[in-house]
Formats: sequence, structure tokens, C-alpha cells
Amino acid sequence: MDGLCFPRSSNNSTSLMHLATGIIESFIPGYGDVARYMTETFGFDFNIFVSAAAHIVTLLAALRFLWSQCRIFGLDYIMSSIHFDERDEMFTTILNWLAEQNVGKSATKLKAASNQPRQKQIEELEDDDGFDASELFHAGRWSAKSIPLYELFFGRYRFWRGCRLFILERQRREKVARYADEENIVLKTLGWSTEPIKELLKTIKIWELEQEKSKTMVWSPQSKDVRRYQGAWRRVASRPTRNINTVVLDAQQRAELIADMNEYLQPRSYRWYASRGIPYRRGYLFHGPPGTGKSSLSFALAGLFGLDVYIISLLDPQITESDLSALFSSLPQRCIVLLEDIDSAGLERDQGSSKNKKDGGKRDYSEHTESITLTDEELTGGISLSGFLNAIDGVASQEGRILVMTTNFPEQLDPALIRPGRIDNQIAFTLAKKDQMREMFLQLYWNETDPLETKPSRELRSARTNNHARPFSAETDKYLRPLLQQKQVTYDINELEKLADQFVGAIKEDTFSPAEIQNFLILKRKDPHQAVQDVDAWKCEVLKAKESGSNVVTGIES
Ligand SMILES: Nc1ncnc2c1ncn2[C@@H]1O[C@H](COP(=O)(O)OP(=O)(O)OP(=O)(O)O)[C@@H](O)[C@H]1O
Repeated sequence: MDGLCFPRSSNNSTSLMHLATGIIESFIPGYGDVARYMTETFGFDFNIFVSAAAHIVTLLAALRFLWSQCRIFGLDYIMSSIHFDERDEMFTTILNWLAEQNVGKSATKLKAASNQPRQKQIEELEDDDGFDASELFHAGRWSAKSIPLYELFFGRYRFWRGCRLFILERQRREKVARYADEENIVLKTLGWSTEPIKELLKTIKIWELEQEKSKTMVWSPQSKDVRRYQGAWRRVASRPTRNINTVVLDAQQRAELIADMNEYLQPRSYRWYASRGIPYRRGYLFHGPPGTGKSSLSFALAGLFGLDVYIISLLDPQITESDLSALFSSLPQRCIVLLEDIDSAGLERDQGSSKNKKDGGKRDYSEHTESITLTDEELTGGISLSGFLNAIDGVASQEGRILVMTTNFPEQLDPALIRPGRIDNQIAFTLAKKDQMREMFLQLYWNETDPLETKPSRELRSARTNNHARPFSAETDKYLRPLLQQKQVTYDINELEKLADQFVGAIKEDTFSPAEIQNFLILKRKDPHQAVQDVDAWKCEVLKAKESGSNVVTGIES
């Protein structure tokens, strides 16, 4: 080694230094030259300095190791803890709660959580402060209003609840498979009882309920490849709870339905069913023409009873009969399972037919079985009637759930599917009745006060938003501006009732669906007079489109 030309010395320590230099040189080529240069330039043996640093680092590492061992066998011995892995529903809730409590606010490392918006952030976005309805909406400017969200990074955090110290550890775990959990959190506190942690978890749960009480959670089946690791269901949306009164129905029918569900959901009902040997399940069939409120009522009922909605599409090629059973058995104890348009799910008695369906029975492959060879993957899609009935009735299927099936063609359903015990209550939805139309009209225009009108800084905000206005041709501007500047007028209820009577008088019962009526009213939402004025033209236009077999309405004169 040319670079290692140190003066010979009989001194043992010097030869040890040379040995150390040799070892370092083998890891860091050129180190010998640097050491010699430093020694010659500054007049001290640079190796001593390096060795001392190496000793200190080793000592610190040893101390750190010792401390961690003490902590594990010492501190951890006098602490109780509860562990949560990523799959646990409390995992995100705990992190969100901690973020809300500002735990770790001085942390130097944070983890972005932008795709899990919290209630506060959603409210911030929905608050229209700074937006002027007479200007064009801009999504970028709107979403920029909300600050990005962060949560605690991996590590250890301390926080106090009253006079008790809690420790949260967020840990990364070794990946055991592609989709396996990669992290977990541990909540700890001093003492040999987990009770204080459980109490804290109750507080966190109450906080979560508070956050979500105005929301209805919607779940759908987890995709096949991650189902094993992340559970059968995934939360796909949280929708604002729909007030049951906004679904216009026959009052008696609505009241009976609510009472029936309420009775079923009561905790004591479980014992009532069990003592009589009846499976604790309830099924409803909502049937009627499209756009009459079947799905809306399902969500409104979920909101009313604080239930989550679990939606399954039987046409989903990823869902096999065994998946369906697994999905039904992993439902929570109280929820609504919504199966929309059950008539088009292709549930057939013939067991083999499910194997021959690729699009849920709409396409029949049975005539072509000789010429078409389906792959194994395709064969797993499709659910037979018996497979479906097994899943909903099976012993493993969760009790306490409410099954709601909707259909436009109840007469096409297999009697086995809707026999009492599976479907306990059928609700017929009809095209709009006079009373329904009247109620919809009043609901749409009844508006006590416009909160925006009362805010003083409106001009200021307008000036600010004007800077972002988009340029239009003079021609477009001429039409657009009056439309944008049209104000929402607040009407006296007596006047509205008169207008509602005129509106209803112009439309025949059982002719249009509530969805069609709603659609027209939304078009005229700023002006009920205009709605009354235009209803005849709209009516003719829609009827003409229906007669010609087209759903396309060409345009409504106003
Ligand atoms: N009875 C009703 N009361 C209030 N709004 C209604 C009613 N029926 C329909 N609507 C409105 O019409 C739209 C469509 O309603 P919804 O999806 O509930 O109908 P549906 O019967 O489930 O239709 P489909 O059979 O096509 O699934 C919704 O925006 C809803 O607000």
C-alpha cells in the first residue's frame, strides 16, 4: 500500500494506529493519504482523532442499545398497552383524533394524509366564504382553500389526558406480503391495567361519532387481491345524511316503514327473534319505476338510524359466490345492505348458468358454449340464485343487518328471492302524485334566509373573486351575466303555496317520476314563478320525447 508511508516506530500504540489506518483504508480508499496530509499540515496524529471519534460512537451505540433493553424489560414492564394494526377501524380514528388534539405539533417529521379528508376540512371546503355566486366557480381556487392534512410520523409521542400520561408509538412493521400491513400503533400508559386506555378509546369513539353524525358512510367490497389483508369491505364515501322528509312519500307508508325498522333495530329485538327461533334479519323490497326514490329512501333511512350502507353489485366480475358469503358474514351487526336493480343481476335458478354469464345474465352464452371457451377467471364471475340465497341466509351471514333490494321490475323476480323471511316488507314507489309534487315544489323553494346575504364583506369578496373571472365573448357575456347574477329570492310561504298549487294543477298525476319533477325544478331553482310559467312547455317536451321512445329532451323554451 503506497499511500501508507508512516515513520516506523517501536511504540505499540503507534503500530496499533497503523493497524487502524490500514483497516479504515480498506473501507475508505485514500484515507491513508488524507491522514498523512492532516498529520503533516496540523502537526498532530489524525488517527488519534479518528479513533477517539470511533470510540465515542461505539460507546453511544452501546448506551442506546442498553437503554432500549432497559425500556423493553423495565419501563414496558410497568406499562400497559393496546396495539392496533392498520386494518383496525380505530387506527385512522386515533391518528385523526391526535391530529385534532395537536399532539406532535412541534414534531419535525409529519406524514401527509391528504387523501383522508377530515370533517373539519370538508366543512371548510363546503363553507362558501370568499365565493360569489355571480362569478364562475373555479375548482382549483376552491380546493386551494383547504390546508393539506398531516398526521404523526413513525415514532413515539407523549400526551396528557387529565393527569395521566399516554404514549403513542407509530411503528413500521416488516412487510410480509405485497399488501400486508406495514404499520401499527400502540397506545401505552403507566400501570398494569388497560382500563385508562380503554376509557381514552371511548372518548375517541364519541369524538368520531360527533364528527360523522351528519354523514352516512358507504362501503363496497374490497378488491379481490387485497381482501385477505385489508378486510372484506372498504369505505368508499361519506355522504351528507339525507333527511327522511326530503324523500317525498305517502306519509302513512313512510311512518309504517320507519316504525317497522325501528322495532327491528332495537337491541331487545334480537332476544325476541332468538327465543322464537327466527333468524334476526329483515329484508325490504323497494320497487317502482326509475327515479321514484328507492335509493334515496334507502340512504335517508340509513341516515335516520345512523347506519352505514353496504353496497354490493352482483354484476361485479370480481365477486364469486364464496366471496358473497364472506361479504355477508363480515358485515357489522347493524347496517343496511343495498342491492340495487336486483332484477338485472342475472340471478337464475339454473346453477350452471352462472358460469355462463359474463355480464350478469344480460348476455346469454348458453347457445354458444361450444364455440366460446371461458377462462377460469371469467368462470368465477356470476352468481346463481342459490348461491345468492345461501349467502344471505347462510349460518355465517351477519344477523342484525337490513337487506334492501331495489327493482324496476318486481314481476321478473324469482319468487324464492322475495319470499317472506327474505323480503319481509315490500314498498311500491309510484310516479309522482299531486301531493308529492306539491311537497317537492315547496321543499325546493322554501328557503328562510340566504346566509350569504347577511355577510357584510360581500363586496370585498366580490372584488377579490373578480380578478379570477374568465374572459368571454361579448355575446356569451350578454346571456351569461344575467343568469349568474340572478339572485335566490326568499318567498313568503303563502305565496309559495299558491305557486305550488298552480304548478301541480298543470301536471297530471302518475305521469312523471319525482326525479323528472325534481330535475325541472332544479333548472328553475332561482325562480318559482318561472317554474310555473314554463311547466306546460316542459311537460309537452318530455311527453313528446317519451312518445318518440327517446329520452332526449331537445330543449325547453323559457
Ligand atoms: N320520492 C322522492 N322524493 C324526493 N326526491 C325524489 C323522489 N324520487 C326521486 N327523487 C329524486 O330523484 C333522484 C333519483 O332518485 P333515486 O335514485 O332515489 O330513484 P330510484 O327509484 O332509486 O331510481 P332507479 O330505479 O333508477 O335506481 C334523486 O335525486 C332524488 O332526490
